[in-house]
Amino acid sequence: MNAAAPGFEDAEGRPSAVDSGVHRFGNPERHADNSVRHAADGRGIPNSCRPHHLDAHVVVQRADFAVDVELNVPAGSRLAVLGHNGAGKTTLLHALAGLQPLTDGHVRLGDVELERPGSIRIPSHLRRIGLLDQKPRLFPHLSALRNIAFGPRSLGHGRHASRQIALQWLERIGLAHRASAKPHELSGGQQQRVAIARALAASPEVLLLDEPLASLDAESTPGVRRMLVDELARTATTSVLVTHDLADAWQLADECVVLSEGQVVDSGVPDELATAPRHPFTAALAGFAVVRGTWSAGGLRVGDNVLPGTPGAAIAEGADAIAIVAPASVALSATSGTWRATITEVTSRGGSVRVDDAAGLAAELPLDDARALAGGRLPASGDRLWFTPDPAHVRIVPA
Ligand SMILES: Nc1ncnc2c1ncn2[C@@H]1O[C@H](COP(=O)(O)OP(=O)(O)OP(=O)(O)O)[C@@H](O)[C@H]1O
Repeated sequence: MNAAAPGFEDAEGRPSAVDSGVHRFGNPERHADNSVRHAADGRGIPNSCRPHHLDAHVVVQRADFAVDVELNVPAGSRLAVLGHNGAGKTTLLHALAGLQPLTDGHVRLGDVELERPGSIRIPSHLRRIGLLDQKPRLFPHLSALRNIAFGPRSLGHGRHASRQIALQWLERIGLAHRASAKPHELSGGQQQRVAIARALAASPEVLLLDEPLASLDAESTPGVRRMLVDELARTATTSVLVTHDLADAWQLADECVVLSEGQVVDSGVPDELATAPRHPFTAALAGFAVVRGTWSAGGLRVGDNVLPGTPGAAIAEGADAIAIVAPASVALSATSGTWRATITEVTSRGGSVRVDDAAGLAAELPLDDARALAGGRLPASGDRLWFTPDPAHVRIVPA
């Protein structure tokens, strides 16, 4: 029998191997290498759909970039991976999924070793790991229902049972009335809901999510995020979420790691990272002001300005240091203060305004107070104002 095209069913009504945002669980006997035979005879791939503990040490060495990250995600728990552009987040997910070979280390799911360079490498389509990214990547020629039913069919459920499972998912995600719609007939938010349902209906032992909300508009994002929160909790799926947004991590993760240059530089529960970040990148993500300067006579010096504060660790006089400051703890005045600021950016959200100065210090204050400062108009880029930080809310760390 010839293999059917991706997303199509074969002559006996079984789904073919696919190339989609979700991992496919093809017929292992088609593959000839040793690791796959090991999987095919039932010893290599866990067959249950229970969530599994993910234990990995991912080392990927490229000519000009290296990732070296250890992860431990207990069964059913949710880890967020944060980091700047190019920090290595996608490389990490692809290594876990088997799309990027490890240079060293291991990936283990439950008690099954999926990869250890030199001895074992289970290919991506035989890992019970789902991968969902920014784009829904639904099969364009299949209805929403058949997209979702694809995973259960691949797992061996009959046509009727798979359809029933898919219908239940459509109910849950509020799209039962669009069961027969093709992807191009759905909005971006609806497509992403179907993609999430399709990924979870395939009962992955781990679900990897690479910025799954990034391509959605502001209106669709909260609904899809809510659905993801609910469904990850309901299915107790072990998950690893890559995001730039601490708000996503807050709702979608139990623990976070922050990557920079391929290494973990900060970690903790989302609440801890949002309120007491240790690394400047985490601080910036959480909305703190990050000021770089030199430690001098009990403060952080930047030009003529000095930011008083207490370092968390000993810093030598004259050494480079960084201050992490909560903008809401910084007073703003047109006439006097301790820090002469040149305004570079003014952002208004809700009822408050954040005013950033050229050195990175920022103040946040109610909209009306900000207007009162500048004779009825909001402060603007180029204004010269005074900041007065509260030293109790200035955290100074070595650079
Ligand atoms: N296939 C590849 N071959 C060579 N270099 C790559 C490849 N993929 C990514 N890189 C490089 O590896 C580094 C890490 O990239 P990666 O995509 O993992 O970062 P990221 O944290 O996901 O970034 P972003 O937030 O921008 O998506 C970057 O310098 C990137 O240019």
